Amino acid sequence: METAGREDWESGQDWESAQGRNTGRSVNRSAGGTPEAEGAAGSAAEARRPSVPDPGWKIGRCLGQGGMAAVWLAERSADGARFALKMPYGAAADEFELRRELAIRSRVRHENLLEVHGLLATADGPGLLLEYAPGDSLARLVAVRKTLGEGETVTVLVAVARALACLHAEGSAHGDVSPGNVLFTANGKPLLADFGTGRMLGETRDAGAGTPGFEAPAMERGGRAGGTALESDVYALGALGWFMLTGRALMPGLRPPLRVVLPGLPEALRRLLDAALDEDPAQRPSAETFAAEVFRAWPAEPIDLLAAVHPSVRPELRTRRSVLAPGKPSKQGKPSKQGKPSKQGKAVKRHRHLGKGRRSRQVPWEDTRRPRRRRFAGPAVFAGPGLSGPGPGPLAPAPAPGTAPAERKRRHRSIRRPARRPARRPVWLGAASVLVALTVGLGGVAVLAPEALRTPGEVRVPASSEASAGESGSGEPRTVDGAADGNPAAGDPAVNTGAEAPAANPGPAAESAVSGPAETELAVLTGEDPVAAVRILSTLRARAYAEGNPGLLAWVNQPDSAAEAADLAGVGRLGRQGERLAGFTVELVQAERLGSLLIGTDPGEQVAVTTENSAYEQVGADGVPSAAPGASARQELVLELVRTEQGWRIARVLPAAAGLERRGGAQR
Ligand SMILES: Nc1ncnc2c1ncn2[C@@H]1O[C@H](COP(=O)(O)OP(=O)(O)OP(=O)(O)O)[C@@H](O)[C@H]1O
Repeated sequence: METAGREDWESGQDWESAQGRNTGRSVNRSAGGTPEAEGAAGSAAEARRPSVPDPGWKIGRCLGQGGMAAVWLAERSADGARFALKMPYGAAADEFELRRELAIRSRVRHENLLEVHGLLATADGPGLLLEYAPGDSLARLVAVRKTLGEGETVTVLVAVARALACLHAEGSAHGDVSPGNVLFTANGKPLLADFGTGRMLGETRDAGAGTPGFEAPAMERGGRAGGTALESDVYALGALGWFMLTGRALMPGLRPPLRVVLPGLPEALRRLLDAALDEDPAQRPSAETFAAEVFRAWPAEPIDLLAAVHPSVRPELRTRRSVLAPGKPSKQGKPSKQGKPSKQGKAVKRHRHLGKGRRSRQVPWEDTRRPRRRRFAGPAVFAGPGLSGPGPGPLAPAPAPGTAPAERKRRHRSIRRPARRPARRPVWLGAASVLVALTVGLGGVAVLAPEALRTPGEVRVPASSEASAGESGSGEPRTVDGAADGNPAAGDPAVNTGAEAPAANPGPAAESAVSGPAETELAVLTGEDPVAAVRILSTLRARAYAEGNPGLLAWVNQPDSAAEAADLAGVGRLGRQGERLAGFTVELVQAERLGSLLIGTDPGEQVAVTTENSAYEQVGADGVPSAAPGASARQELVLELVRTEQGWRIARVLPAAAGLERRGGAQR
């Protein structure tokens, strides 16, 4: 198999070209990229961002392109829920296909079948609204990782076989079980997708509707030859196993013995794959039997998706291990450690060690343990909506976009590790610890400036200009002089430049007493470097809290963003109460650019940060403390920045998993 090169995430160059080669069908590229897979060249070129007349929807990046359709990220503005919007290349001609896919899928539900939500009207005809699978496809994963280990292979095979068993029980076959059609959730749960080639039993099945290398021989010869569509699906399962373990799709008519190709493969797994790939369809097990036997044959392990997903997805992953540091390409031509086929002897030894009946009863994507939480006493100055928080109430951050209630619940649980794991793989532990770390991160950032925000009641979230005017015009006491809190910048004429605040979000320019960014700070904000900008944004934000001054936020947050809403709620309340967080500063301990992404339709950057906020006192205008003092705290977050005409601004704040993962990885 050819090696996938370093992806250029922005242009999509080389993005999933290897997927096309692997599967013979799918292409996957970012919006604006160049289609590279031969099979889809003509159709892929037609893909363009769909225009949705309903203003309640936003279309984001291109998630991938197949032979028939391009798939786009779609966000429902009302609740931030994310979906995948599948747009066939010839929309009108394929509407029938979409409706059929919808009809088939609405009959069957299974945790390992990708949800189909309905149709969405676009200017180019209807698109199919699908469950969004942030973990991308198995084709992509193998293209990057080269091969998967036995435990991960088992995870995928069990999931796909269970999904097929469910479909088969309902009288449907899939018809195109292939790596491009196996997608992953953020916690590594495999989802069988793409029912475009599925057929109700009894319908005539097109020969060649599947993917080369995954079609049963009978289908490749263009006839049924005694094999049913269900048996062909089972053959594809075997081919999928072969593909994951060897990194290559089967060549039609050429299947060297697995014993020779993978001498170290556990015997039980080898027998099962051979059975599924049997030339005689009658000898193949049912999908249900296959799932049960594979599950018994070898312990399932969580899928390590880190190296294969889009950078914007990395912070969401919950089964990440240090296969690669974020942002690093895979070493070309070098199989990853996890992906290495086990050596003969070692595998046998491990197998014996596991013993009968000592295997996991849990699939790795199931989270069953309660979370460990860490309390952050101080104001989480970067926290904001976009994070799932534990507590209800007006000040709890909004749920993460795109997370259904069940999904949100799972964020606060850990995944159970298998009862036994192969001794040579400490990765499962790694995955579990990352998960705990992420849970901690979520718990931490969920607490938004608790001291400042303790007053109950409805919080109105004004635009920042409105906030400034409103506060000053209200006659309520308001602190604008930051000198008392030890912040040298606040109230200092040297930094009170009177700089023009952004026109779109005017901020405090009209109020001469309110300190804005210094000229040097403005230069950084309007410069090229998002990491340098984060330092300034962090300082300005801390000053907004320290001064109880919402006007300062005009330089910090993207107008109308989730980040702005959260800050205005916090700082706005302080301002209304005539209070501030005296002595509150934020030190940026570390900042690292993760990569580019589209935020809505605007280009943006992700930056992982570690911040340390100081201890502080919540005080009124008279300087008298109005609440218990806040303690210092450290946070690890990922900031999404957009580059507006006025400079870099924060659009969204995400949990800090990326930073935690890197730290953990360095220790391993
Ligand atoms: N629900 C989804 N969430 C995230 N990415 C997706 C989703 N559906 C599809 N994709 C991405 O888009 C690619 C193409 O999608 P899909 O395979 O459905 O298109 P297709 O044209 O029907 O494919 P095929 O060539 O198999 O007929 C996938 O390989 C995957 O990378």
